[in-house]
Amino acid sequence: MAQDDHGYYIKDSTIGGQAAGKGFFSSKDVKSGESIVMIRRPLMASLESERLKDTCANCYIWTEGSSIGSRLYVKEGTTVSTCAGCKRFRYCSKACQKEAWNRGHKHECKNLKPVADRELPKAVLGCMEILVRRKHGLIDDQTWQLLCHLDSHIDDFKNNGNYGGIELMAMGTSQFSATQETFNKDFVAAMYARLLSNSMTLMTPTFDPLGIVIDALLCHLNHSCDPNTYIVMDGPQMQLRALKDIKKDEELFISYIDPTMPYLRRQSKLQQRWFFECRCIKCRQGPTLQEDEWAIKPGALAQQYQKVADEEIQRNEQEEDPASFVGDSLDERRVAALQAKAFDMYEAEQRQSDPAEAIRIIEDAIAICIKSKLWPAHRQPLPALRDDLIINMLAVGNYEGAWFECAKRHRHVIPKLYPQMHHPIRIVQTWQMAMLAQYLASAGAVLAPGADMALIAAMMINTINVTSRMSHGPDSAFARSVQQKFSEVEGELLGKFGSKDAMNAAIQRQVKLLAEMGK
Ligand SMILES: C[S@@+](CC[C@H](N)C(=O)[O-])C[C@H]1O[C@@H](n2cnc3c(N)ncnc32)[C@H](O)[C@@H]1O
Repeated sequence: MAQDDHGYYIKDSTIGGQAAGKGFFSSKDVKSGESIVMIRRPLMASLESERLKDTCANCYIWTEGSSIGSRLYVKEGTTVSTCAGCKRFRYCSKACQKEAWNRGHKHECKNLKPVADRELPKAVLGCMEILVRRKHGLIDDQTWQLLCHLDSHIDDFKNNGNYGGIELMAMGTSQFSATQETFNKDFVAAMYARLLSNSMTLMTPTFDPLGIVIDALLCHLNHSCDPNTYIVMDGPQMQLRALKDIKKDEELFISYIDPTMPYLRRQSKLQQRWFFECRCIKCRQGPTLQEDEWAIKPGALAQQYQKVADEEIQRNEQEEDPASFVGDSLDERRVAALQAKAFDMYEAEQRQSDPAEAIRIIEDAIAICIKSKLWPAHRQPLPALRDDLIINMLAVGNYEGAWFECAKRHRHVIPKLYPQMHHPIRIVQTWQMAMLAQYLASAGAVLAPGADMALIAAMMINTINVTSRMSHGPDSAFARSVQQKFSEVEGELLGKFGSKDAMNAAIQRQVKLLAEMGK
């Protein structure tokens, strides 16, 4: 595609000296925190089965999120009602229902009616939507060509044994969408496979996963484990924003995965889901960076943990996890075994629907990381386990416990993993912490001598009041919520302290206390 005036252009990309298909390039210098591309609505987004029950299928407003106050950007009292025809999709307003109807639902609603009781995977529903809309002339030729240019990875799926499942799903997709006469079965299987290997996660502005999304343009962004951009969503709107300063003609990269994971784990995930060996600037340096640091040398592992590791090695005698490989010596194999165990437990707690049970597994996994003394606070899966511990503690109402974990994360993890002040994850985690502090203040909780939770909340909201405009965009629902909260909190504190100087001095006195709480 030729250079255009949109701030980006698409052309052939070379990563680590080798061709990587097409990529996205910046057509001008961009400052960190600026918006590069804004898409009002992606080509297709499809909600998880669980989220179909509580999320608008047009504007993706999630009405039931769990974390305290983190969804203030959703208007109070928002609910969703079911489509009377298909009884599957729900909408938050007549306007949303009408928009979805005209976008294509009118061509699939009656076909979905007979299978109203059947759970259909999000990729099947998404693929149906694409086929139905194309059949009825609701996807233009240029978008269709861009979409069809994306690799379907059919041969990779044949090699990994998953093609049979894809054919089966594609059969259902054809049948339920009544498009058999327009698209043959191989085409539908390829389209289904294309969705599996190119879709991104549909998310709330605070990065709660809702489903999958595919946009013919944004799906041409290549991956880097050290990305210079990220995508932030605001309902159906997707924005590509700069994480770093970018020079004209530089390639734009997002991260398809969590880039804070160790090298081999990143490689394994990218290989499994996207079928490529990552040659990004970080991966070209192998396991030598912060993500692969241990707090002690493998040989310094305490005897008690050598024993735990040896039991693990014996248990998995035939199949040591290649994504956890550290080295061939016995000391390194022990460390690798503990790492594999910690990741297995992380995956197990993520599958848990009971928060109390999830907390039990997480605490055991964190104990391995901390008591073995191997893990620095920023090495995965320790930060990911802590994130989940916070969510689950909030779910069972252990707000004080959640607070202390947030304080540790704030002190030891966020500055290391998300160094940019406007890093969207840093902003969202700070916002969640501020909302928790506000809640604890309203409950009169005393968490440390001299600690004033209302002032701590104010400090955090103040910090992100400017940076959230960079992370999410000044007009985003999220930045507007932060701004509104900031005005409320500032108004209250000014009333209490009489002047801005007195208020700021009081807030400053809390900084040290907050750091102490996160020790
Ligand atoms: C979603 S597509 C991105 C667009 C793709 N370049 C194209 O032209 O269709 C993902 C594919 O791009 C290539 N790719 C993306 N990031 C890469 C990276 N860091 N290293 C090597 N190949 C990469 C791989 O072939 C991968 O399967």
